[in-house]
Amino acid sequence: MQAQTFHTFPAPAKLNLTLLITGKRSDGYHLLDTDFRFIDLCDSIDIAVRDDGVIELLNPMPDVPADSDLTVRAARLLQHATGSPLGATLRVHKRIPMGGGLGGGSSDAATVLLALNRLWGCGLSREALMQLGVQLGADVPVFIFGKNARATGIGEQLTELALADAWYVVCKPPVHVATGPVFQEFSQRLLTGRASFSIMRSLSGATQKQNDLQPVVAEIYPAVKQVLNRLSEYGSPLMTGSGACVFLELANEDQANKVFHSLSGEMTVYVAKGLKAHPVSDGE
Ligand SMILES: C[C@@](CO)(OP(=O)(O)O)[C@H](O)COP(=O)(O)OP(=O)(O)OC[C@H]1O[C@@H](n2ccc(N)nc2=O)[C@H](O)[C@@H]1O
Ligand SMILES: Nc1ncnc2c1ncn2[C@@H]1O[C@H](COP(=O)(O)OP(=O)(O)O)[C@@H](O)[C@H]1O
Repeated sequence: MQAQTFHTFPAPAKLNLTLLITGKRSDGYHLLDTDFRFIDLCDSIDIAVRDDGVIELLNPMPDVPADSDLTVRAARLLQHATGSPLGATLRVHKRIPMGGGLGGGSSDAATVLLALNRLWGCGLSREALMQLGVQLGADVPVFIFGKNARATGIGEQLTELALADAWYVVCKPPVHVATGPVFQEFSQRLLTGRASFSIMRSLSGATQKQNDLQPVVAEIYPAVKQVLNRLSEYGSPLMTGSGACVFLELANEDQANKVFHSLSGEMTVYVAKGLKAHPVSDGE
């Protein structure tokens, strides 16, 4: 086989700067009102086009079979939707911790959709790619949208959000949180009055940040509560998405580095800059 030419594309993590749950759809998905911010903690994906139509992942992760990997699923979905006869060889360099509420898998999928749309010459619009992406996960559309955004619906109704420069310390408690069961537990709590929809807060446009999934996760996973407590020594931390990661926003890089250094001996911690936009543009 001919030597393959690889192109490398970044896939940034996201933070949910605030996350309100405002209702539930008939299919069980919860309606959200959430602010997404991209950060410069990134996976990267090497992609080479091949002409035999095969989608191959060179380095599957130990606990995710290649066929289940969101990069492979994204490539196959685009192939199916466009009828492209081309294939791709993929290599994923993971840096974003998995199951952390940082959207790494969704971001990898979005980057593959954006990159292959270009490399295969499919010519799908950003909107069409977003509609494909949501089939892979509720978080995929925002990464294709490409701008920091306020999201409603299940994350697919997006409005651009202008955000000031900021730095983040992101801590990863030593637990893996599965998104589905956390939403299920939130729903259970609605029945017993231990949780409620944040409709009024959403409608009023209140600026105070909160994550409606945080009380659920902090109770089920004491390690998350411990990290929240530790970070609150430096400011007002919040969990991102369905957890487990917890972050603190700092006004400048020096402050972020100071907090990072004081925590780095105790736990897995990252320092990241907030991005103005997604680092992959689709050429539009
Ligand atoms: C909570 C959020 C916030 O950004 O982020 P993460 O913590 O996963 O990163 C997202 O809405 C997650 O999106 P994503 O991780 O793509 O979730 P999906 O794979 O679509 O959904 C996994 C499961 O979570 C539940 N789910 C997910 C999203 C949603 N709005 N309502 C839900 O009830 C459903 O049971 C679904 O089967
Ligand atoms: N390329 C990928 N990167 C990360 N996770 C993946 C990938 N493909 C499939 N997954 C699966 O998706 C799950 C959620 O991953 P991820 O998006 O990183 O976390 P979260 O939804 O908490 O933000 C993982 O636990 C893993 O089983």
